[in-house]
Amino acid sequence: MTDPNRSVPADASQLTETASEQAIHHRPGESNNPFRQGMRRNRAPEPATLVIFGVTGDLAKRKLLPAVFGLWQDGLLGTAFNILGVGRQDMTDEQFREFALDALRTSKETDEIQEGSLEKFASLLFYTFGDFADIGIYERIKRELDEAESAHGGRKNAVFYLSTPPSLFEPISTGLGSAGLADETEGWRRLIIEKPFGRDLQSALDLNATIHAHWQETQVYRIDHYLGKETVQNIMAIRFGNAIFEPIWNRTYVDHVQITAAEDLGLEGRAGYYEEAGVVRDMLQNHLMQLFALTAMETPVAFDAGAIRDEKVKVLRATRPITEDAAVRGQYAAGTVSGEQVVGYRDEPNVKPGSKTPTYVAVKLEIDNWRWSGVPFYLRSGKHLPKKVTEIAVVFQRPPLGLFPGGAERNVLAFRIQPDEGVSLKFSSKTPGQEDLLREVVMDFRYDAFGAQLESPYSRLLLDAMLGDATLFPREDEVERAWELVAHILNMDVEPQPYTSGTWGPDAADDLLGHDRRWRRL
Ligand SMILES: NC(=O)C1=CN([C@@H]2O[C@H](COP(=O)(O)OP(=O)(O)OC[C@H]3O[C@@H](n4cnc5c(N)ncnc54)[C@H](OP(=O)(O)O)[C@@H]3O)[C@@H](O)[C@H]2O)C=CC1
Ligand SMILES: O=C1O[C@H](COP(=O)(O)O)[C@@H](O)[C@H](O)[C@H]1O
Repeated sequence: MTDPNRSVPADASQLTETASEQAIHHRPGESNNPFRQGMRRNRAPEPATLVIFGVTGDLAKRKLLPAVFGLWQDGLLGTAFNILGVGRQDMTDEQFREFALDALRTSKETDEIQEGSLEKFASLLFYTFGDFADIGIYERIKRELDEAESAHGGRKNAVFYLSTPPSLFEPISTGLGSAGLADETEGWRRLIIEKPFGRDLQSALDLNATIHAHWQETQVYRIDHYLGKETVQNIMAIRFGNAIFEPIWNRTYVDHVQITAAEDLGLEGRAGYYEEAGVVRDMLQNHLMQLFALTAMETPVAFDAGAIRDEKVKVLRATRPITEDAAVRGQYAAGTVSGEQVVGYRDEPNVKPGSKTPTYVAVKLEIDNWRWSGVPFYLRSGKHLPKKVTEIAVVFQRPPLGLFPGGAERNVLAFRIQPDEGVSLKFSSKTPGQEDLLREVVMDFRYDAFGAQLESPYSRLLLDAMLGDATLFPREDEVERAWELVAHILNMDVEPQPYTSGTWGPDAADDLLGHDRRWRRL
């Protein structure tokens, strides 16, 4: 609750002073991390308050607080900034600060902590709590923004991050709107919404309609953390920043495309959520569809949010909804992953006996446009597969004639999204010696060549939202179209095919590719 005695920095100069005392010697808005500095040289957000709903939750503790801390420690959050945590647990500001510092000390995502910076960061943290369905909590948030106003140069800019169960997205966005907190007269107001955005097309349409009762689409930032991954952004950079790829990025040269998001992990204690979601809602409708759209879209007329999102939605519209015979759904059985015995999905705690929730999906997408007609895109994702790897592979056609012994293999351009981020090109080369034998070789670019640690996706996306850049956030029509594409396979009342944990999924997924194509061995 608001504590009238607590110390909110009085004005922007006081905050700047606080920042200058930091052990890190740079001005706010300038990074001491050369890689990030290069990316952000001219970008610093205006003074603002970041309001995190659900701040005591898993996502906030493991990812969001470390992401904000990293941005702040790098001096990327401008001259005046504070965080208001919102939850249902009764805590004072002091207790919340302890909670947040503990989260930062324990999360694997926290950047190296510089001396004294945790204590300085703590002074920017405040907390309020209550029932999210009660108008009282929004009135308290308003008062918090009023209190921060003088420190924020007379502005009441705010980003509201909904890191709560999806059932609370509607009440919170409506509560904020009804309290006048979507009104931008006294400062900009933005709403970041976590995934999943709806559970099918109708619920996404309903959620969009509820949100738009108070919020303009330009104020809404639907987060898909895959779009914040450095290597995902590199798909556009490579496609549109080089002359050599675009001419061959079409049905004349490409045989097919494979997009894989494999995880070795299982449920990680999220059975309650996963039982309702399954892999189609958890990964396919959002992360994989976004990777697909970025790979298949046409060249945007500009590098901005409107133009890029227009192209993404165009290609999603040109894509045929997935039919049941173009999809394979699986569920992991007991097995061994990374040397450890694991139980089958149905034996996981809190999973319903006989559950039909799929933990693996593979689909074939077909696009009815001039660029891609006849070129299948195969997408797959699953839990308890042999390893964690996300990759987009553009597989080119075989050479028309096999002149050399050793075969006529397909060239592959592969974007390694994670881990070992990079891009590789596979092609055939003559082996040394008298015989003109061909062998496949790989030209490999690795991101670590830049000599910098990659930024967390949440850092990137949070900063973009604070800067008002929606390029990396899916627009309402994209999300709705993605739900349309998966509609047939969302609620199939059929048994998913069992696969042994630690293998690459059900055998039927191989059949999806036909006799002349194979899933890549990763
Ligand atoms: N965790 C993850 O790795 C990922 C999460 N997400 C999404 O992020 C969002 C948050 O997920 P996560 O942090 O895991 O969820 P948690 O369940 O761990 O936390 C949710 C937060 O919401 C609060 N909360 C829950 N129910 C209520 C209620 N009825 N009234 C008020 N507050 C409530 C919780 O409070 P309390 O602490 O008191 O229970 C907690 O602060 C979800 O939409 C999820 O789908 C997306 C990608 C990954
Ligand atoms: O959104 C989600 O993503 C994670 C995988 O994300 P990554 O960045 O680790 O690849 C997945 O484990 C989780 O089930 C899903 O909700």
